[in-house]
Amino acid sequence: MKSLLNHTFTGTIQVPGDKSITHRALMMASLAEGTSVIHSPLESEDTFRTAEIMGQLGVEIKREDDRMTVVSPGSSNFTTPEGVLYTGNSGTTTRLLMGLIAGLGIEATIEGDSSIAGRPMDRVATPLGEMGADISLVDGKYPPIVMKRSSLSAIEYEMPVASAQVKSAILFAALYADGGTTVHEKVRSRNHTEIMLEQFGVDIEVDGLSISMKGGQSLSANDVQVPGDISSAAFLMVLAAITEGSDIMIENVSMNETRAGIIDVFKQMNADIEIEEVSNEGEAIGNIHVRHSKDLTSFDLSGEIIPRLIDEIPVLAVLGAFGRSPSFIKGAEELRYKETDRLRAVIDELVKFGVEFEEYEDGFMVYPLKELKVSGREFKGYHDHRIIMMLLVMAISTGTEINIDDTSAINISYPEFLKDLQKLKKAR
Ligand SMILES: O=C(O)C1=C[C@@H](OP(=O)(O)O)[C@@H](O)[C@H](O)C1
Ligand SMILES: C=C(OP(=O)(O)O)C(=O)O
Repeated sequence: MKSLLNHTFTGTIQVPGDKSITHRALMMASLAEGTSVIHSPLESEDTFRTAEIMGQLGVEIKREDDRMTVVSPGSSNFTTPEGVLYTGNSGTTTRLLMGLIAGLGIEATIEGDSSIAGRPMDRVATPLGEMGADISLVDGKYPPIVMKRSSLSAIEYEMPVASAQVKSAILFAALYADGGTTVHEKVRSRNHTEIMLEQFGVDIEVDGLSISMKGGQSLSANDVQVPGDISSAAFLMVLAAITEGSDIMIENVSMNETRAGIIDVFKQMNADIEIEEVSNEGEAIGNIHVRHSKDLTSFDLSGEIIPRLIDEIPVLAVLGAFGRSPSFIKGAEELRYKETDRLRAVIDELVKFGVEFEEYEDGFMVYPLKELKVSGREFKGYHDHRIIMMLLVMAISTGTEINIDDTSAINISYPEFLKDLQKLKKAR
């Protein structure tokens, strides 16, 4: 990390494949009988957990070059898995898998690491239970998740929280339920599942905030091209926007409007950003050009934009600290239920650089950093990839040498992060 300090960042780069899309591609390709190829998938701890579990169900997954080839016997030929289905640190794997296992009517126990053990799963178990799934949770809320064989009937479900993981779990279960299921969202969450189900040949109807699908449909094998992950690009975008002399182009990034809230924030902040459209079919793709900006203003975020940038909020706190006036985030209480309580972690760690915050139950106000005041060198990463990369962006842009207790969690979503920064760094 030390070698990255006091540099500027310029050049063209591609970030790794989108994590949400890769999980879904692995699951849908597994459900479809035959061979599907996933091009440019994310190869990281979280997506490997999904791939391994699909293997335990009887699917063959080969990794070669920049693709994964999935050969499936079809979901009706899946085997009851031996042993626990271990989801590691991945909330997406855990929650989507609950829907899939419920739909398949297989018996299984799902368990993850200590972070997953503290994340609420009742938000998925409740709608699946209404469909007829037999799921037991610790204290009615937490993993290990014990699922017994059951058959499902369709439901009409009003989503109490904006969560693509809950929505997707219901849609996976709905594929195998008797009758037509409808999910109503209050606020739109990422829609990769809806887009990809259609690509795999499922008849799914989206009408405003309501999604409907008939049960008893099967998926047809299909190839998937995974775009770059905007949540990973976010770290490079913020670093470039706040580091003197920087000028970077990030190619082929997902521009799905349900994910691209950060672009709106950069515009609100008066950052120097341009988007070049690459494709607008299915999952939209674009190139992102960001230059250092001397005159960042502030942002004020709440309501429907929050799910469109939920995972970028830690690094947006850094951007906010470089603005001219205070920035606000409200309506983001979901951050308290991620890999760690991200609102607490962001504030507890960034105050060590002298950043001032006002904390709310559902967000924060971040003040412009007047003076860098580093109190100690010891920082905590909470084994949370987004917190660790946020800290690295802050440290690198301010030229501060810090020690983070454990940085291995970077491998969860962006294993090449430090290597990519090395590629972009130039002497000042
Ligand atoms: O569906 C997905 O792939 C994801 C949905 C979001 O979680 P929620 O569904 O809990 O909002 C997001 O934070 C997570 O990183 C990935
Ligand atoms: C919250 C995240 O992922 P997950 O819920 O899959 O653990 C994330 O990637 O920031």
